Amino acid sequence: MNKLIIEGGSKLKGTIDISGFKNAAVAIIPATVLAGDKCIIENLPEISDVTVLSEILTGIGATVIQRGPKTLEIDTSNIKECSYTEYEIAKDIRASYYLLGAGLGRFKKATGIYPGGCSIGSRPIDQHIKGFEAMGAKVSIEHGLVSVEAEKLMGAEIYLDVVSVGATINIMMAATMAEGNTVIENAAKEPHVVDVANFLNCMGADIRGAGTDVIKIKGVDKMRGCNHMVIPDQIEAGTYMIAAAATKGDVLINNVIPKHLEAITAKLKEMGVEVIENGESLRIVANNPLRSVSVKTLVYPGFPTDLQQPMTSLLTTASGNSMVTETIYDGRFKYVDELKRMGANIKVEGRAAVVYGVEKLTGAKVSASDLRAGAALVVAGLIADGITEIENVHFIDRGYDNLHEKLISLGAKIRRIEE
Ligand SMILES: CC(=O)N[C@H]1[C@@H](OP(=O)(O)OP(=O)(O)OC[C@H]2O[C@@H](n3ccc(=O)[nH]c3=O)[C@H](O)[C@@H]2O)O[C@H](CO)[C@@H](O)[C@@H]1O
Ligand SMILES: C=C(OP(=O)(O)O)C(=O)O
Repeated sequence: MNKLIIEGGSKLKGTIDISGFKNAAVAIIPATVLAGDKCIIENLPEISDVTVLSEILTGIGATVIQRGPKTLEIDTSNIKECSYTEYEIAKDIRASYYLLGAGLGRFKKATGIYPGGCSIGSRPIDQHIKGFEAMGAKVSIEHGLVSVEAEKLMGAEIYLDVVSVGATINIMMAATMAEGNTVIENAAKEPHVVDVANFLNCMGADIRGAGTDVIKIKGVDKMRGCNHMVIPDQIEAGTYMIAAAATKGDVLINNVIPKHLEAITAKLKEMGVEVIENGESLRIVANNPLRSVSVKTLVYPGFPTDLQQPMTSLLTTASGNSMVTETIYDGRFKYVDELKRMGANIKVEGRAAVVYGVEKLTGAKVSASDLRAGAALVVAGLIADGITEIENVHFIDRGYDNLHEKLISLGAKIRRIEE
């Protein structure tokens, strides 16, 4: 099992570049199936989710060639059917479900394993199914596989009962090549929904309204290959902003879209941290004592649930009591017990956690239960007295591009042990 060993106490200082957005990349790679042609995807993060999706695409007949550390050429012209049934390959990621929407769009059928992903509460796919069925598809779930098939895929008006990023993108993908018009109401507005829509449009789709809560898609007969550059990772950037603030550091974070980070910027400022915007960079300067704040996760443009866990680590040593409310997932506080091992004082009641600020955290052996839990433990380890040993680093590898190397470049004392 791989581990991260952190000796806490160093202030992060220096400059880092943010990688491409995991949650956009993991939708764009499956979306290439719709092209039936060659696509070049640039600025992909070097993370295991991207590797797994490349393997799945290769497994169904695509040619995937690494054209650089962050660039893939994906040719999907030879795929005959979109069917991936290897549990061991796909079980740990969530975004494999996008092959259902993409496969349905191009072949009018697809089969895949029931999606996995971070264990952060119940994660049904009923809204994806509702959308596919509204377009005329039959959906079945048997033996751990989800199958979708439509004799004729028709545009439809679909109102999402919950704002779901995955359902919005999946329906958008299927609808690109459905007959007629599709309208998704109460659609997710997250930045990666917009990036995926831009990519689909670049492949020949006709999508309007991405980034608002009503998305309109006119079905087209054919799509084609194109080049696309993935947008910067909002959550990776937010994690480094939090880590910089937690260590009382001074870090220039390059290659960000500041607009996507407004919720986190606002909270850090409320805590007494300086956030200086300059074009596509944010400088985080934390000289003042940190103040407690209330944080409530919400759909975009609210505070992202994927930063709730690292943010809670930051609050552990802020003065006073903070309240963290998780409105998106019903089980995203598992990591709190690990923070308690390090001396944090947190009380969880249902969907809310009260964080009573303590003077310091102390290093301990801890284990990541999911991707952002891992990030939370890294932030805690960076500020703790002594050594923190984090197990289950494979979760962190799902979504952070070379995390320990980026942190080392900022002066953190962190090493990775491969066992
Ligand atoms: C690969 C990817 O992009 N993952 C992100 C995506 O996950 P994902 O797309 O799975 O998350 P959703 O936006 O779909 O989920 C939001 C909420 O809707 C509920 N829901 C969702 C679908 C459905 O059919 N029925 C239903 O009830 C979920 O249980 C959850 O409570 O958005 C989440 C919310 O921003 C992020 O935490 C994940 O990092
Ligand atoms: C929950 C996350 O990812 P996934 O949906 O891929 O499990 C995440 O990125 O925080």
